[in-house]
Amino acid sequence: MLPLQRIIRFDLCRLSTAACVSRQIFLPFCFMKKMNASQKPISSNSVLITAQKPFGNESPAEETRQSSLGGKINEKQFQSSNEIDFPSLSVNAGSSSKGTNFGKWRKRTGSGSELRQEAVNSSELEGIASQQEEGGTGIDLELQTRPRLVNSSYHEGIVSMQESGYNGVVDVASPLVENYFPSHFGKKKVYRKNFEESNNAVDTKSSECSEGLPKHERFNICLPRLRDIKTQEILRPGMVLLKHYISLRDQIDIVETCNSLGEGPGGFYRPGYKDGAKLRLHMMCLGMNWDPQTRKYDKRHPVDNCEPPEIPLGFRLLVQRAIKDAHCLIKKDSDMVNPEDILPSMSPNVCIVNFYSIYGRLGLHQDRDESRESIRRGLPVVSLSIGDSAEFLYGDGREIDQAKKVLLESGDVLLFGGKSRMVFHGVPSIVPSSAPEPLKMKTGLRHGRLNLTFRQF
Ligand SMILES: O=C(O)CCC(=O)C(=O)O
Ligand SMILES: [Fe+2]
Repeated sequence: MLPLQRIIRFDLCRLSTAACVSRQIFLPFCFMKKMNASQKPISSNSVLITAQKPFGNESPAEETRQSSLGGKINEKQFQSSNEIDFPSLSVNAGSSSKGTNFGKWRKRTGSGSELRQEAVNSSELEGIASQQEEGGTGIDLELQTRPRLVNSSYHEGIVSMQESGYNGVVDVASPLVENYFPSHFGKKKVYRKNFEESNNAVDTKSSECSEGLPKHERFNICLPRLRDIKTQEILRPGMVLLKHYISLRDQIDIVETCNSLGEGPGGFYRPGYKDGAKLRLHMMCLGMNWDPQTRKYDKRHPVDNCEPPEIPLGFRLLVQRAIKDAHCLIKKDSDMVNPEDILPSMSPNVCIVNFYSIYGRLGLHQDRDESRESIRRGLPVVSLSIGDSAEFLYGDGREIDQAKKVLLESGDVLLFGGKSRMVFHGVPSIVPSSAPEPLKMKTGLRHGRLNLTFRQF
């Protein structure tokens, strides 16, 4: 048994308390017909909605909702069609209603030429929801409200809504909100399509009335954002980069999960090499422990002698989804090949979590301490990047000037297996202040980069 040593625990996140406080999204209140006197709201006009959303699972069917007040919200109120992610709700951020129409919803019903809009009371929501259940896809509930929020965040599917007027009011136009909604309402894209179709139907009608007039092009007031453009690239045989692959919500979950595991037994520490030099990063292992000094995998943490935490199920599911998507890309690239031959599947039982400060780096190396069988089969290393971006070098040898460089940004997934399993790789630098603002605000993640590499030993 190794003697237990005192270690200084490393917190990934700087502002744990602040992060806890900001875990709830405060949106202006506008509905909740179920509220009654015994259900004490956060404020007179506020309510907390929670949506238990299993990490990595996008299925709206698996969500349950309840109010902060303890009472269950009628599931039907929020259950939208399968194509619409929870909840079918959007903040009207463009104009201020000056608070006079709190509690009003605009209902858009029907599709095609039947499209109409009308204001409805929150008490009519149930009726609307049942229309949705009957299969209508052209229904939108749009929250009419002042464009001000108190705070906003999303944690494990928990969303709370609260009227503005509290300390620290921010505008909905803040990046926090801009970034929040599109990410968490991802499936709304499908919904939007439906609504656009409805709009187009109206347009067709109006163009009947204005025959001969030039058709105008649609104009988006929002520019497409880089992180919404999910590009995928085969860097070399067996090496695939999935850009902007991990949603903001999942990035937040990963940071928070790593932070809480990292504080516990087998958590983050600053490892050293045989010669006594310290690595320029903090490290924690999940599943099995890897010791950079011995270059061996072991059951126990070299510092506190504890067993490493298990790899969370959500992490493993994300890795498996990424492998599948890499396979689709390989198949698209060449129909003739079996993607398994290029990038074999694997089921991770080891995850090395590195946290690089902005001065962190990792020299060119090969990952070759996994079992002989794993390496022989070319089982891939799957690497997730979160936080500040990193320059990532890869090549066939140790010569830095011959290595290729790629930028790994927050949310990117890199896979290298098959013929690229033994590729030399390293991180020469971290790009300061490049992490997404909402990620930092919601988690308090330190400046720097979190990297998780999954392997099957
Ligand atoms: O941080 C990275 O992107 C690479 C990490 C790595 O190569 C390793 O942990 O073996
Ligand atoms: Fe590595």
